[in-house]
Amino acid sequence: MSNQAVRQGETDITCLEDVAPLADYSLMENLVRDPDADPEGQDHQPRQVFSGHYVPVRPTPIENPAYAAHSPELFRELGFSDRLAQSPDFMAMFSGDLSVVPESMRPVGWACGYALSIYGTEFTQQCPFQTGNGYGDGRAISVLEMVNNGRRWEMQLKGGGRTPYCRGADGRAVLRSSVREFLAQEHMHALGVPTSRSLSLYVSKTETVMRPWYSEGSRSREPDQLLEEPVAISTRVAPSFIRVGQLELFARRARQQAHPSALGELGQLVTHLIDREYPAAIDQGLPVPARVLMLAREFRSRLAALVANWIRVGYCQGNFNSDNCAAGGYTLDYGPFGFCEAFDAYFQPWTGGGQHFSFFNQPVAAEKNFDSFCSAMQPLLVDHPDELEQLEGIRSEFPQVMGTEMRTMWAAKLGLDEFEPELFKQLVQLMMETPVDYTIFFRELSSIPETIESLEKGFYRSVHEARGGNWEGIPERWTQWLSAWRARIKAEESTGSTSMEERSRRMKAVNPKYTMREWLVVPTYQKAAQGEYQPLRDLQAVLTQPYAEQSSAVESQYNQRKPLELFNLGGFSHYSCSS
Ligand SMILES: Nc1ncnc2c1ncn2[C@@H]1O[C@H](COP(=O)(O)OP(=O)(O)OP(=O)(O)O)[C@@H](O)[C@H]1O
Ligand SMILES: [Mg+2]
Repeated sequence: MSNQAVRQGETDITCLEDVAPLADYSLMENLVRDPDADPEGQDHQPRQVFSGHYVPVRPTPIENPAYAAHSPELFRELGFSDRLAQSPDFMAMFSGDLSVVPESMRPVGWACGYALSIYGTEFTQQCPFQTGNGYGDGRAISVLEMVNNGRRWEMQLKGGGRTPYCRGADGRAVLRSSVREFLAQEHMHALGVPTSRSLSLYVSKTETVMRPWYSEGSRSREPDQLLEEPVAISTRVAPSFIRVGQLELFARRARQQAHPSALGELGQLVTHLIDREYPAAIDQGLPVPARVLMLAREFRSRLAALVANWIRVGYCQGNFNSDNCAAGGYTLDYGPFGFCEAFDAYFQPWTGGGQHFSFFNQPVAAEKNFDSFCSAMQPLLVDHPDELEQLEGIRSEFPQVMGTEMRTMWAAKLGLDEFEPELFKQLVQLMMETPVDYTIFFRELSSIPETIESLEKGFYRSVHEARGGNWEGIPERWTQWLSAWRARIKAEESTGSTSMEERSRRMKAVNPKYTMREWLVVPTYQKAAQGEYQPLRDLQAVLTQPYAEQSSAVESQYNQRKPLELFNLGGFSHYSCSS
């Protein structure tokens, strides 16, 4: 089937035989296989991997898979027919059974090692061998790279079974966490935030695992029971899954001269990263030092823009370690995340993450990851003092680049041409004190109201009062703030040409109406565990058009403040990462 035909939508890809011609295995040629690995991929015991970029691993299929959901949007982009999601061979492959693939495709996937830095500090303790050689994709297994319409995609099963990096764990993901990741990726994409994407979600009808989780109504911080949950495999898709932590692993080995090819392997990985994530921006023909500097600049721009986008849409990556920071500058690892509802600058839904990974501190966490990235580039520049100095300059300017992104983002969110620090400061204080529903507030503000009446839809007065606050004076302060904001808009209007309608339209394009509220997600995975997938698909449909007004039925069900009784509830307001 020609790519031309796919592009024009004349033909559909309806079975794996149609996918097979698009498969591309050049990764295997560009990168180095772990020389100790079993080429057949029967490599499921925790062990140290000393060198090479990837380990061939055969996924472990989940038992009796059932189709739960797929992403129609991504399927369309790939030229896949919706029917493919439920075709037996596709379903088998993406629930972990590679024995079904056509002959031209490889029945073995691959897993990669990576290192970890937390907030810029290098760690090896999380590795069972305390060396860092046993840490990496413990349950994520890539199964395919394909090129379609000139775009390249890597497909990775999450929960596909044990790999050498599994650290003794089961290599599985439960339905609950798979549903969350599945929904979040497509929601973020629809919000216009760079992200890994969701291809498909299959759940086992019979296989379960035990995970710590919250009992009904529990307000305890950590899970208070062991829950038996169905296992699932969601497949995520991105140009590559290279993380800052992965570059670090190879840089640490190069620094320590762990083996003779260590520096060479770092260079190969960087070349591969540029090829997969930055082909248009960086000419591979340039000498290594020039490429490294361009990469650092490009990644800096992407990372800063990404984090500004996160804050724009209320997203908090509660565990923004270097191993959860994609070197392509997109969002990765939807486990310890959440979307801010009642505004809190220190919002952090993951109980294992500290304030350093809280909502408004994400720009600083990004800076720490960027530092780790730059350290990982240094071994490639040891013989180039000028370039090393330039790299240091690129590194040290991260806060300025980030600051510019943030000011631009806040100005856009507030419908202003220019960022206004004083107005912003007052706003954050008021949003925090009230508190406001982050999404409802900015969406209502986007209609540029004359009074605060419509904004009140987003006020959590009962939360304010439950915290012992006095409501008196709050509405008046909002009225004052609103008039100061409107005055600013009027002032800009008098000098520019943007009409109120145009300004409102622009604001609605950056301030979504619908957000992924955890209390709306919980019932969807609970129902899915009983074999009822429609609520999940309904929520998916809503979250993949977050800027659209949608119907009044959708509005009354999904555009609501979080109910008071769900505050501080385990699994709703906070969660451990037991995924
Ligand atoms: N059930 C599991 N079996 C094996 N390894 C696991 C399991 N759960 C987590 N891990 C591994 O633990 C490490 C840290 O956990 P984290 O929650 O970041 O992983 P994850 O959600 O699997 O990751 P990601 O989305 O980043 O691939 C990862 O290297 C991951 O592969
Ligand atoms: Mg992770």
